[in-house]
Amino acid sequence: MSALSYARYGKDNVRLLKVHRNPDGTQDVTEMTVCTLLEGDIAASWTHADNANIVATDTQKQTVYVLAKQHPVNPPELFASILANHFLEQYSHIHVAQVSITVHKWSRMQVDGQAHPHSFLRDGEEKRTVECVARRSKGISIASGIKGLLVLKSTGSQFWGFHRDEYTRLPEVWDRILSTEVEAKWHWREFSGLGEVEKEVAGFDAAWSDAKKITLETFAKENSPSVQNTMYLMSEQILAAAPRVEAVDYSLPNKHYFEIDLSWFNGLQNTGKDAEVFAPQSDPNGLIQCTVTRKGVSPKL
Ligand SMILES: O=c1[nH]c(=O)c2[nH]c(=O)[nH]c2[nH]1
Repeated sequence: MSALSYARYGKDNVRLLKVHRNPDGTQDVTEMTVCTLLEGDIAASWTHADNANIVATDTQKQTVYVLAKQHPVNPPELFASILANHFLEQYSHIHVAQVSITVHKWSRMQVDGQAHPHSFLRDGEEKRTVECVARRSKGISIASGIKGLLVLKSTGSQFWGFHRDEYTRLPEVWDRILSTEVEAKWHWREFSGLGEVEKEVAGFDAAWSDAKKITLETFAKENSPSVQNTMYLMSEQILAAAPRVEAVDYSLPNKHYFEIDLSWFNGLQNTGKDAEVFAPQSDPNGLIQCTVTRKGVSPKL
């Protein structure tokens, strides 16, 4: 005998752009990609071909558009919570609604030295992310994040003192290139409901800019002994800056740039302190991850 032990379904990659027209004639835009996933009394669709309780994924997509028209889409934590809460209020047989949002960057253009009222450019691939889960009679869990933030420093990074044995070839280095694509998430203490999320609106934006600033400044300023230590310092500072955040995750690939020995060419010096031309490596790459939690707290998501 078999049994359906877990099921959820929804619409992924729902893309939308919202234009906000300000009273002074300027406009703002927000572009996002949304994923909705529902759980609840839905098993019969899988087990008995009975779709009566299935809120079609197309309906979920239309709901995203309608609610984006009726409500603010910023901050994305609030819009995700509005959507997740809607699915629980509208459908009594849905018990868990998960909404994930990726916000794509559109920065206002500077034209003739002035902020243009309605033109924007993509000046970076980093994304603002939200994972929101609303559970009936329980509350709303939110994790905010940043991903796709590509950074590199040409010095101010070391890696030495690591374990050595017969498998080790890597030399110790006191000066190297360090590059990574930052993925970080910060988990908020659970919200009792939409009302409590609404009260945190300013906190979501503040945490986003603080987390980005902390990440960039720590990366640039620290003479890094390892990716491990650098990400820990970043996490500690985010916890200090955002009192409602309970845990911070980082996932950092170590995007290696290898020295190239050119001594075969008339003794040309290009290693150690003479290294100037490097070979960027696409793979394999290190992958360093951590979760740093406020003392006495275990993360929910
Ligand atoms: O910062 C680093 N951490 C490691 O664990 C590691 N391993 C490695 O080969 N290079 C590096 N760099």
